[in-house]
Amino acid sequence: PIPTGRRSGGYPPALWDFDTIQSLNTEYKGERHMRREEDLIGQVREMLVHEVEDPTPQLEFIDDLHKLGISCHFENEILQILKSIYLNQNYKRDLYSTSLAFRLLRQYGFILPQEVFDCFKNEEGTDFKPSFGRDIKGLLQLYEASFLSRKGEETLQLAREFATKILQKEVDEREFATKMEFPSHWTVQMPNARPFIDAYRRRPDMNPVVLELAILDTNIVQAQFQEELKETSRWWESTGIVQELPFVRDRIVEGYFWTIGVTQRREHGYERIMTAKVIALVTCLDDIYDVYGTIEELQLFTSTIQRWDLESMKQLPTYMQVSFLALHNFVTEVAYDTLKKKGYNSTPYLRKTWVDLVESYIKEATWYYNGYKPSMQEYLNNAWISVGSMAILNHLFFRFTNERMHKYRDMNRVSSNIVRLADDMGTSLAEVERGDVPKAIQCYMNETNASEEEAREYVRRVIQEEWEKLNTELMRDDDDDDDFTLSKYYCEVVANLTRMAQFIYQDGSDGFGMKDSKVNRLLKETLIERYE
Ligand SMILES: CC1(C)[C@@H]2CC[C@@]1(C)NC2
Ligand SMILES: [Mg+2]
Ligand SMILES: [Mg+2]
Ligand SMILES: [Mg+2]
Repeated sequence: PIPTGRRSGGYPPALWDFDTIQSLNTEYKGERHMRREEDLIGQVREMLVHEVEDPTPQLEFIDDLHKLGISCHFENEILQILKSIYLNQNYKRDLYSTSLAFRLLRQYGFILPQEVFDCFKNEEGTDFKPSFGRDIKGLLQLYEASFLSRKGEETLQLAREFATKILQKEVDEREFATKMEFPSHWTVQMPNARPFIDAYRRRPDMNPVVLELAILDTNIVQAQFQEELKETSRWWESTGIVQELPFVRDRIVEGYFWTIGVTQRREHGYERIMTAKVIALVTCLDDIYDVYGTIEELQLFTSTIQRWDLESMKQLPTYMQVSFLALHNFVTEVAYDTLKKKGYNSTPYLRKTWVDLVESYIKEATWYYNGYKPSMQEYLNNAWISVGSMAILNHLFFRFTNERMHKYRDMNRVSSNIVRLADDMGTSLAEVERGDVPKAIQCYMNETNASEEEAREYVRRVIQEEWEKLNTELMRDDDDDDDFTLSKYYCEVVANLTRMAQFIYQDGSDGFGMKDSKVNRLLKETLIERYE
């Protein structure tokens, strides 16, 4: 189908206009709140480090602090506790405690071997003993622990199958809970904190000091996020993109929301604002290539960006001049800040990131223009770039590490595969309906004659396999390569970007779409509304 004339993405206007964003306010900036928070942190720290012979309650406490969104205040204490459990191997040997210890230790970088589960298997080692099928509490933790598997860890594969089979039967028979819980290893921390606080406050074992700290902290951190969102919104307004390119998605709040899951450490405000700008520019370019540009204009635009020179701009229509100049200014600004902070010039790498992105866009636009239907693999070989996650990761890379980039090549690609697949699971029906290159689900259906549900099932399986590759990369520690160190902050960001994509596109919601989805409700709770 050759697009004739201009199309529009049919995107609804922004939910929050500039003045609404700038008027956001909260009382939680006051000094007295900070003092109260420090006092509560001190009390909770006492509880946490209190020596106990059985570490299981400590592990459960650490898990709660993480899900409440306040573990960042106790990072050193948590690492000390987990290190001591790792060295002393003094966790209890029941299925529940072993699974809980296994998951938390691996999540914090203490790689417990999968053999710790051998004592729960039958003599031949071919499966878990059926008797453990009655220990639902232990099975739930075993299910969670199985998502920390690396490539080739068969026992963990067995654990996932064993636990899933029995738990699924429980769900079907007893109709309790909804579908299988989303594994906590795939769950992003910050955007999920408030729902967890809601659940925690109703628990019989709820600790009132911990609850007060969690509520105060979520309100205090919201005040910080609001200031960062206002700065991002002033930048977005100053680019004039919304005026000059009315067909582009005006979603600066949603774009900023992504960043509180990706770069969640309180001190990384600059990185959140920078990432929100990357997301806004990626989305703007995506709409130019997907919706508005004619193929001739897109070819001109692509070559201007490849040359990255302001001279060749005059050949472009105005809307493309505006977006190129906004992009050029942004890259210059970030490169300048990084030069000042880290002492080296990242410009060539950042430029290449944007060139790679638009080259992946022009490829999709050409496929669409020619009505070409790529195979799943051919599509994905291009679409891990066109989803835009590499634009985010490459800008953050220079903020968090001095390492050589090639060490992260594999984890970057695996993370981007998952971001792309999650994005397509959420948005491709609307995109294909509006007119766009066939996405992962459609490619698989074209290639195999599968139904849409079978294609979705296949994509879910690929995401699971990709996570195993991601775990393998994140837990790598090449002993023979002495200068092999991975940047902890950068690895966190790669894992959290992956989790945030699965969060935004969960239940097939279309992320940026303005449906009153669970995601938009959580966005309002986390960024806009005070927590009572
Ligand atoms: C990279 C992004 C976060 C940006 C918004 C959604 C996403 C996945 N595609 C563009
Ligand atoms: Mg698009
Ligand atoms: Mg696109
Ligand atoms: Mg999409």
